[in-house]
Amino acid sequence: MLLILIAVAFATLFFWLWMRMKKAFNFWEERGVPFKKPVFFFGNSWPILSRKVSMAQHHLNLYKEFPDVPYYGIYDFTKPFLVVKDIELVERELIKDFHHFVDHGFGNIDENTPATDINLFNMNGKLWRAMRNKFSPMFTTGKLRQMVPLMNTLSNSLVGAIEKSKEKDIDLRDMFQRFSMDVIASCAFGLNVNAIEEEKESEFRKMGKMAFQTTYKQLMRFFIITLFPKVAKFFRIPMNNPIVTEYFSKILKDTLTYRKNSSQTRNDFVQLFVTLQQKGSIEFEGDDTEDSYLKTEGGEKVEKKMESYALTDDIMVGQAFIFLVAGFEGTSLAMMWFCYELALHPEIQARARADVVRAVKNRGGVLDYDTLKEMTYFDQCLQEVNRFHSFIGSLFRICTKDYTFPGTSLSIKAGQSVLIPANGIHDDPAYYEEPDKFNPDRFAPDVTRPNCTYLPFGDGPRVCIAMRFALTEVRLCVARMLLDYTFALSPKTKLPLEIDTTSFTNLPKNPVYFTLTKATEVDIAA
Ligand code: HEM
Repeated sequence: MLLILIAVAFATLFFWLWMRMKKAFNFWEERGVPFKKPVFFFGNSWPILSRKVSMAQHHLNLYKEFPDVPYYGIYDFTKPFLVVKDIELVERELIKDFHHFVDHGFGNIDENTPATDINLFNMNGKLWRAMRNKFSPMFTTGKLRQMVPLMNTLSNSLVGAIEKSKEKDIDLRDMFQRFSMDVIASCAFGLNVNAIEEEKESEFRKMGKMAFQTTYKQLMRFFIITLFPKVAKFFRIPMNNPIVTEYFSKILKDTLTYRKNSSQTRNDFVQLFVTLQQKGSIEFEGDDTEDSYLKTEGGEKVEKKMESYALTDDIMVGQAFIFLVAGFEGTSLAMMWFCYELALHPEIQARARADVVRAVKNRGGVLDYDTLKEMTYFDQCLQEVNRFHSFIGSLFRICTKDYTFPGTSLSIKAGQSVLIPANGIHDDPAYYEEPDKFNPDRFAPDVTRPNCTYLPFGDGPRVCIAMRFALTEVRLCVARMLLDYTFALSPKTKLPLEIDTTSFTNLPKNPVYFTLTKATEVDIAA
């Protein structure tokens, strides 16, 4: 009898679950939105969960399945996501009607949130607006110029370490990770971690790498936070790996305290955090047009209204943490993909080198911020690298106020998750002829393209706050390498490259080995 009762209870539970899912999976059909047929429980997320494809590839495949529609619906488990692919609607969402789409949708910050999760990327609404305005002046051209000598010294150390290395086949991703770790540690923390020189991987670097690893545990955390925010809140599930966050929290808090109590000053973010805490704001000096992307949110007016938000140590730790994590992985990957494409295309490499050499000669042998600005073709190559190998495949937004997409019959309610398939747009022949071809000329100064078709750093008020910092770092490092070396892929590199399906980002699965040869007078004159 008991067995029968248990069986009936299970059958009832299963039936109830089935009906709930059936109802949930009717969401897009009821709204007349074309959608990808979901499978029971997993919705459309099985290819990611089963690690058949990376998250970026999964969204690219979906984009191609819906060639002629302005938007389509998908299900992440039972949660419906609207994918907006029409670029005029994307522009509405990211820029023109941004006030309907302010948040990324990665959880709510409250008193129980660990310090490292209280960062700009996770912040919502008014808190985000206030903090974005506070932190934006950290990334102006003026501040960047002060950090370039530090980056330059480290790029010299990188070349020194390559010179010393006895390896014939160089894993440039590893070298660039070391470089990026040193840059961000010095710029964000004022720390000299010396990753370039270390023989055995330090704890600092191990933890930095761990922050980006998508173990199953991390994947589950991410799914629970985005799909069941209330459950995540109840169980206090943190966004980031607690081992990593605890490690960096301690270092960051100690560094901040030390700097506050010492008379030492440096041109780094820690100093700017201290100034921010002591004075309440940092000056937005100068009027460089390149800084306009940092001023999109009403600037001082918004800041004055938001003075009530305290700039606590936790908020500082949270920002330093996101700067470290984002700074380390994104930039080193862009450097690696840059060298990879140059190695595959020797004629493009020769043109890029010629551009770097010409700019350095014009500036009397100096490689600094202004020299980088003179490298037009080299910069076109970097733009193409970021189109071709976007670090983040999709942008995420939450509809924060009910919205009707202009020119369509589609209305969505506040709370609706929306995804912008950046990779799909970058790979769409409607915007990029022969998208599978690496072609820096598509970014020549006289070529125009519609708004919101180039999104490696996002766009609108929520665009990557450190876009120019990251670009400067990548340019400086690769230009420095081009002055000394020609790159080729080593026979040890297995082609075609396999992409790591366990990562949120666009990573090669295996090391990519290069052979570097000293650039000769002929290479340099080419
Ligand atoms: C090549 C390197 C990088 C790439 C490709 C990249 C890309 C991105 C993208 C796509 C976003 C989301 C934008 C959106 O939702 O519209 C973002 C946000 C962000 N990035 Fe970056 N990033 C890079 C480097 C960095 C660095 C070096 C830092 C810090 C020093 C940084 C800090 C941030 C922060 C704090 C946000 C959140 C901004 C906000 O929500 O207001 N990123 N980044």
